[in-house]
Amino acid sequence: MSTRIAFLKGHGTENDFVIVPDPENAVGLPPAAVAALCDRRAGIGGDGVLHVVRAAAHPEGRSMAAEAEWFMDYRNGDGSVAEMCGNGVRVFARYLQHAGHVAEGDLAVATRGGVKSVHIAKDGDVTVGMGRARLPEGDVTVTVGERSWPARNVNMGNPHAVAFVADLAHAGHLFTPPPVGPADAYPGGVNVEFVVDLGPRHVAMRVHERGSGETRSCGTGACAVAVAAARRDGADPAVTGTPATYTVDVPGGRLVITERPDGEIEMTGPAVIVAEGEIDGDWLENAAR
Ligand SMILES: N[C@@H](CCC[C@H](N)C(=O)O)C(=O)O
Repeated sequence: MSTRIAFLKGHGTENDFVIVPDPENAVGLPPAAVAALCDRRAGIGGDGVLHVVRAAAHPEGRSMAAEAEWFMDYRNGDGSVAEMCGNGVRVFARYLQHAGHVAEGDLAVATRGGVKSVHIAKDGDVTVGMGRARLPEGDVTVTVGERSWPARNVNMGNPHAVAFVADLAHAGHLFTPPPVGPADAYPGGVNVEFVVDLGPRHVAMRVHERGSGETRSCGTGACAVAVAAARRDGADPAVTGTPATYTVDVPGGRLVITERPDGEIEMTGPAVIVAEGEIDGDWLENAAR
């Protein structure tokens, strides 16, 4: 009889995840196993995996264990490791509530990008304190076919290139990563956002995610877009002294992002658990070979 490994499926604005609860860090999840789980035909399907581990039981979470009980070991759909996943943190918190580990209200989640404060509201939305954006110097350019755009380099713990475009259709099919230059700008790869204006402080975006392809939403990407839009609009909160709130529509829903004068960014949006079940341990082991 093969071992059974519990999983759940969840999403935040349709950025979808396979959730693997593993408090003691006993389930081996090499990159090939993650890619097999995320495979939409031969596996469960997802943009990434949320491996739920007690911070004290994970080598990368241990130093944060005094501040946060749980560590989000996030992986992209191709099995690669990323520093942060904004939608992932919201879905991670929803899982903790669903499993009875936490109640609605405030909690802390340890991530590779540091400890994030989370608020689970009564109305169901989840807010994450995303920390501050970094805006590395240097111009970058995003190209799709014959078109190129200057892009803003925004780091939300993970790297983003934000391009304002006239029409989201100009991003094309996004089956492959859009080239971003100069070639050495992002040695570890980059998430690319294409943005159009819908109204005052209201934008829509598409995203090609490093390690996952085009997704229906990206939380860190939406924050990067809000930051880039605020700088473009002369609404940098550090300069104006007032918070800047942007509504960011993604193909899978809507996120609301507020940057405060001290640079701290909060993101609010939905987080949903849709299913739970068991993974066949033999299948996963074979998939990982
Ligand atoms: N979908 C995520 C971002 C996941 C990580 C990203 N693909 C990377 O490699 O940096 C989000 O909601 O932020």
